[in-house]
Amino acid sequence: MQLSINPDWPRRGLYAITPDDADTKRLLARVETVLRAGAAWLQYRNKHADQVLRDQQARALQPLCRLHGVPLIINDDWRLAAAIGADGAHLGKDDGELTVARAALGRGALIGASCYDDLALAQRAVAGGASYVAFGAFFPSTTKPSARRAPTGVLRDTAQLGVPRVAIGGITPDNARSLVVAGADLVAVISGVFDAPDPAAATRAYLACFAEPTEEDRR
Ligand SMILES: Cc1ncc(COP(=O)(O)OP(=O)(O)O)c(N)n1
Ligand SMILES: Cc1nc(C(=O)O)sc1CCOP(=O)(O)O
Ligand SMILES: [Mg+2]
Repeated sequence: MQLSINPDWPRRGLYAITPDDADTKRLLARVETVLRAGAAWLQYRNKHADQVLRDQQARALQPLCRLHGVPLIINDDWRLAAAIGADGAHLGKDDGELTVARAALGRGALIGASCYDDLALAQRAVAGGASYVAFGAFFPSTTKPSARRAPTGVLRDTAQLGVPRVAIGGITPDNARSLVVAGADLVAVISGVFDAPDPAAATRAYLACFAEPTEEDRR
């Protein structure tokens, strides 16, 4: 089952993922800066919040994302995505069945699947209705030091999947270009954006990594 992504949403660029921030007002201000600077997609992820705060924060992000024309994707919890009418959900290996999430969220939802370094998992995810697949971690991540590592080659080997491929894990403006050249459609970033001294400038630096490849890149 191959599903098309809403044409209003870009298929390349920076996929910003929220940091764990219990202060909703501050979180919104931080996200607004990054959306204004040109992030393409936003994932709401908060591994420390309880269900009440997650619900509040996800709902608060919704109008901000709408204003900027950016899809809001909820991490871990497709039920929360359905409850608030978010644009999609991101599911890892412990986050439930993709087919169940797809049935609940509908054909138009942007549903992503973590595939780590596993091509077969990515093929199954696409067959099960994933709108995009995510590979990583490509570099050591301060946010998730335990993340399973993936080689850059997994991006070269998955060009035929037919859905956007997202790269994640320790991505900085200095190493993002290598992943884009290898085939990443989007780079998903937490600390490189939100812990940067100037998150807007960092966002623009990631976007610059999506310029057309030069002859030098191809060599
Ligand atoms: C875009 C993107 N890719 C991968 C992940 C990781 O998902 P998961 O393995 O479920 O780990 P947690 O994020 O839940 O810690 C992601 N969230 N987003
Ligand atoms: C949430 C997450 N998932 C990963 C994976 O490899 O699946 S790496 C990761 C952390 C991403 O944060 P940062 O950009 O700060 O490294
Ligand atoms: Mg998860």
